Amino acid sequence: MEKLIIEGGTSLKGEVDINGAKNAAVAILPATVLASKGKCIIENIPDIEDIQCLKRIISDLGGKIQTLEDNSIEIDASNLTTYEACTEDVRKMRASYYLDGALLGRFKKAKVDLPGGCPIGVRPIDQHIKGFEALGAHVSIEHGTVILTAEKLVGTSIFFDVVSVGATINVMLAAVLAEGVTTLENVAKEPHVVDVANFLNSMGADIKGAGTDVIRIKGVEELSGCNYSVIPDQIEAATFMIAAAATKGDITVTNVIPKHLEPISAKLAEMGAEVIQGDDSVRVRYKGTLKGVNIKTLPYPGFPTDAQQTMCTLLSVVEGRSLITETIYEARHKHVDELKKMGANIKVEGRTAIIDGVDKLTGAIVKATDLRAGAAMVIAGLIAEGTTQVYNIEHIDRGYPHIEKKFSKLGANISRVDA
Ligand SMILES: CC(=O)N[C@H]1[C@@H](OP(=O)(O)OP(=O)(O)OC[C@H]2O[C@@H](n3ccc(=O)[nH]c3=O)[C@H](O)[C@@H]2O)O[C@H](CO)[C@@H](O)[C@@H]1O
Ligand SMILES: C=C(OP(=O)(O)O)C(=O)O
Repeated sequence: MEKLIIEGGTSLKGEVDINGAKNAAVAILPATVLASKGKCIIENIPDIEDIQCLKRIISDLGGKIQTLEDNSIEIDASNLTTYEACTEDVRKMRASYYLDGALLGRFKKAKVDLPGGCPIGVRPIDQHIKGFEALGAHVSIEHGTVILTAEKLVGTSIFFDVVSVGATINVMLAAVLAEGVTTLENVAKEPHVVDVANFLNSMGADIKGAGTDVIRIKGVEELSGCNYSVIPDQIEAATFMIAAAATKGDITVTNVIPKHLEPISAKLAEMGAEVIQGDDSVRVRYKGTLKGVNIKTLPYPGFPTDAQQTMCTLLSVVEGRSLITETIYEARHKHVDELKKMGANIKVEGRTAIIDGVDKLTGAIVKATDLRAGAAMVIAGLIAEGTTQVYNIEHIDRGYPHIEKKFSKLGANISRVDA
């Protein structure tokens, strides 16, 4: 077990290169199992624990994986030996559920253990199952394993009851090799949904409409390997943009798509930070007292739930009162208790955190209760007076590549040690 030790009080300055998007890459890797011929060469893969997990899972299925230079990998899934994924790795991470759709699409059968992921709410998969069943699969859950079988998959119309990133992508994965046309309505429009659709189209799929409310998928006979580069990580970029404002610093995030960052940029500007958009960069500069704002998390293009917790740390030290209403997950305010150990003045009522800005936070021993809560504690440590120790950083490693190295480069006093 490791922990992070942070000496707070430095204004962070400089440029930070943003990695490939976790939530796109963790869907694209499972999608490679749909390729019955050829190799997929995928660039801009983030060096995070969830990716290591997926590499092991795909190897266990019989896929051949080679790690290439410059964050690229090659996956040859043409000779998979099993459609069963029932290991600790599968149970540990969220995105392993994409193997349900991908293996069902490829083999018309799959056995995949239920996923893990951040403990931020109930996180059911009923909409995934509804989609698979509509395509003609029989689905049961036995002893913690999702069992899927189908004579054949046939395209149909599916209207999702809730807007779900996971269900949209998973049903898309199952439908690309189905007979006929599948129409998905009330779908998620996140940049990673579009990225996965683009990847599948590069493999030979026929998907139109990703990024809008309706996705239309014309089934094809087979998919093959391709070359692809994953989009930049919207949430990693948001974390550094928020850290710039929180540490009264000046950070430019590079290798980003500024359009994807607009919900974050708009809130930071509303608070009083300077936000300058470049072609593939965004600079955030502290230029004087920041004031409280209200945030409601919503599906894209609304404010992302994955950036809410880091924003909470920032709002804990700005002038006045802020409200953060979490509409996606019922239990995504666990970081608040940790922030309170550092002197924050926050009350949670139902799904809303009521934050009254304080003059300063003070260093304490805290834990990462989940991935983004961990990032929120790191930012808290960076602005606090004295030393902060962040425990349970395995959550952070699931989604941030070398978080301490990137912050160190910007001037932070942060190190990783054995706990
Ligand atoms: C690996 C990955 O990409 N994780 C992201 C993905 O999670 P994930 O795909 O799990 O999140 P969803 O978009 O599916 O969840 C959105 C909401 O729909 C509900 N729901 C979802 C599926 C379902 O079958 N039934 C149902 O009721 C969930 O409980 C939640 O309230 O999108 C979330 C919302 O942007 C992000 O916070 C996660 O970082
Ligand atoms: C909630 C997240 O991850 P996961 O869905 O993988 O648990 C996240 O990336 O913020």
